[in-house]
Amino acid sequence: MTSPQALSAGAVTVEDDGGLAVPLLADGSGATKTEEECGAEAEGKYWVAADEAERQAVTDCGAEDGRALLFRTYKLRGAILHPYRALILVRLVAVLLFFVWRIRNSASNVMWFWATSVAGDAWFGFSWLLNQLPKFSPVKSVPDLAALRRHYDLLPADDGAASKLPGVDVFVTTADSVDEPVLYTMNSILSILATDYPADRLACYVSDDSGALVLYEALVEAAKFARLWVPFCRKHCVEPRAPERYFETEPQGGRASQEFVNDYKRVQMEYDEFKVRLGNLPDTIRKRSGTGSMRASEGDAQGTWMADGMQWPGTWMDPTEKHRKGHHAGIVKVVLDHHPSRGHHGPRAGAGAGAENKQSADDFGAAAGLRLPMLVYVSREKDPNYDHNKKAGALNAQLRVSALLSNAQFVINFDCDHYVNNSQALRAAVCLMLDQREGGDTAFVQFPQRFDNVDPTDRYGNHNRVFFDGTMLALNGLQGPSYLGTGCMFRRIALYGVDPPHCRQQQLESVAPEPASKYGKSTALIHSVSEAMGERERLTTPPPVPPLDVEMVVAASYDGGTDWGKGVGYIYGIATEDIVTGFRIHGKGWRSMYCTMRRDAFRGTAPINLTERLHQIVRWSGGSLEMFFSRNNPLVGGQRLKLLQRVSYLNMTVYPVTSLFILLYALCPVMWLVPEEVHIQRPFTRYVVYLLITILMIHMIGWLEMKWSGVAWLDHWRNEQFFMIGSTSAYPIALWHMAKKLLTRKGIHFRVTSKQTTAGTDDKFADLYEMRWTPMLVPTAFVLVANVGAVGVAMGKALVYMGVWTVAQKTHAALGLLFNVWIMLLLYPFALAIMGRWAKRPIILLVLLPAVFAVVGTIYVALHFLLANVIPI
Ligand SMILES: O=c1ccn([C@@H]2O[C@H](COP(=O)(O)OP(=O)(O)O[C@H]3O[C@H](CO)[C@@H](O)[C@H](O)[C@H]3O)[C@@H](O)[C@H]2O)c(=O)[nH]1
Ligand SMILES: [Mn+2]
Repeated sequence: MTSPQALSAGAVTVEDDGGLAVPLLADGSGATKTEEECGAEAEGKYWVAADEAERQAVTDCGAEDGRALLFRTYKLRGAILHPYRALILVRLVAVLLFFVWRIRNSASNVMWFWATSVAGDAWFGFSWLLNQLPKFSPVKSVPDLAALRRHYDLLPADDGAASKLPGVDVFVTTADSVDEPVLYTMNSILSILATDYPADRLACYVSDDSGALVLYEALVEAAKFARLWVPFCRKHCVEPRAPERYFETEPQGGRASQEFVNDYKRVQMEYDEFKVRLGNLPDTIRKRSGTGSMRASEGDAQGTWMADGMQWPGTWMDPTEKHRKGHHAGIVKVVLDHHPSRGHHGPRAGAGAGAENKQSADDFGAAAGLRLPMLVYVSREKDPNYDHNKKAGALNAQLRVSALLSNAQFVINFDCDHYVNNSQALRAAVCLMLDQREGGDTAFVQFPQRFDNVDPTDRYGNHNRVFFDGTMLALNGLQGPSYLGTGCMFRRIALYGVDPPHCRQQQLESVAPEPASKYGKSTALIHSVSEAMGERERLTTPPPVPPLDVEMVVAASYDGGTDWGKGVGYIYGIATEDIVTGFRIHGKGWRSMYCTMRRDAFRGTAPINLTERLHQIVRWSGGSLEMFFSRNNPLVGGQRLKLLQRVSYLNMTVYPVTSLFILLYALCPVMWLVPEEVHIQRPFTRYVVYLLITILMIHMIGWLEMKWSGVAWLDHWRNEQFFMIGSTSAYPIALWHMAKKLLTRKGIHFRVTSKQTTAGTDDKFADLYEMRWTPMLVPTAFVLVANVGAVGVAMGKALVYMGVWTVAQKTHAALGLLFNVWIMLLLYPFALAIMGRWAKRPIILLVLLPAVFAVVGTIYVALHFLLANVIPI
């Protein structure tokens, strides 16, 4: 990844009109390129600039009034767009004709089967349309970082105060300090602290739903290490700024300057020590708490103590009433503050003990006067009597605390396992938000999710490229991508439930103060909301925040009787807060933007273990169905949704239904066991040929999509495979949960995705070979066994009847077999999963499968003759 050659080159800065030091982005090849040059790259073979006229207009009227054009727009070239659209229409006609033909030729031996399959075909056609139509006019938006720099950075960016950039509050959520390793979370935080954004405009809020002291103390350690790490990153323009990833690649000699090599070694050493300290934290805390003098009182559970001798208000290592996960006080602690003059006192809103945000003797010369962004630890109060609303509840608590402490115009949230991979990413999002065209109406900017830990062939389709690079890019040409849970920058007021500028009746500032029933009873919060509505820069140091308000807004009871989670903030009552939150905002008439960068903006980890991955899919698809059966149903909700955007939301909420029909089809091979020939539809050969044509057309359209989205064949294929696996396991389970919920009103459980099941092993992909059986895997296994068995039976049958069968019968058998093989290919990743470690040599299957076919075939033949002898026909 990053080599010193790249780094030394990266350390070179260029002068642009403002005489600014512009960090260049280094890539693996050692060549450097500014992100803005990528605009030209975006153009290429399939894309063409779509905003020439707008640009010309701006130049003509010399509009350099601060309302700049901060991104470029690209649309698909006619040469690909027209065939693409034509093919979609042709397929639509073909599907309709096929359907009409099936109805007219309602000849089958099993009529219920025929009727179900016609219903299935109708559903396939309909859901294909829902998926396809919103892709009619994809648009790419490429941020113009140089323009942002020209308009917003007046003086050298290092001295943050001189910049006009808007404030950004960053939220990181974590829920478990074991399942979500503290080291990953700290890496995420370090990458945020080191991002290229003025320190006094940036604040990072870490929400810890486990209320663990380990996490707080880890933050204090991270803040100390940041005093070295941040200036190092800035001085040498390193990427990525998450140290674990950065140090993964050993530096090689070459052109690297001696200075760089020295700095590198020093920082690496300090990082190793930082990691050791992190690792020791649980022990340190346990020892500290174990000393007799610090016992809460005789006979009581052993309390957990902070370094400053105070008792930790969160969960204890030795959990007890009011000090356990799910039941503890709310905690807000400022670890780093960029307003040192402001006091944070009070019982739980105290300044962090360990780190101070001031210039340290450790600074690199180049970064004298270093300022770090604000860093705040938040653990909302947990009380078993209140629903804490999972991740959405945590995000809303962060939204409120940040409103009181920094109240930035924009907020961006990350899962604790995602880090900033491109230090320019926040600026890129800001470009899209501040642009004079639709900037003001843009509620959020979503980045694609990218993952580090996925196995090279992406066995379980974790990269989801078809979705991230195709579907989302296409939505960018409508009202915008949906909110995907992480790596998404919001305009704060859009989360507060207000209308976008073009739909507002009156100026926001002239609106009467909101009643407490909307934002809750904290007056400081309500005040901050009206301040935010102005979207003007706050130039003075904010006044000290009343500690009582801070405590109030993280209370478990705060949401009760307010609009939080309903029309304000992230939406509650659903397993997937993301889609529905985005839906509500789009429904108000806001738009969103999709931002892909040449160097991935953010990266994270994905579950590469099949069981874990399927649990995730159950949550997503279950959440989708929940949305369908709620008042946020895309057919009725969201007044200002554009038509195709609505279609796309409808698709996102009903797609799991498809699995019922897929499951039915996938079980068809059992028909080989039936003595007579069963035909879903007659004439069978014609039916299969028509079917093949419609399937082939899907892939032709897919091929054109791959062209414009840059998705590879393997990604496309993995997408197909995983849809099949999901359709025989996770999706039917989600449907089942939904049916249960409709009857019992109990929602789908948010099971935090485990990020380390096989930590500590040398094999980076060890998790891939771990597999825990769950009931949901049974149908998939059954389908696989049925298909393998069916091929064996088919072979046996062929042997027995070869001489008797007519040509038509032989054709039918061959076509049936083709279908079996297709299903087996689609289930191949599942077969590897159940092989466990044996899957390291998939070649085994080449021996195993034919052997099974032969055995089953032989058994069939043997049985046939045996039975024929016993019951002579
Ligand atoms: O009560 C909870 C539960 C979860 N989380 C956090 O939510 C995030 C996502 O949870 P995870 O288990 O990692 O879910 P994934 O399946 O990996 O997440 C995907 O799916 C989620 C929706 O289901 C989205 O919110 C995520 O952004 C998206 O990455 C993590 O940071 C958790 O710490 C909390 O803070 N509190
Ligand atoms: Mn995750």
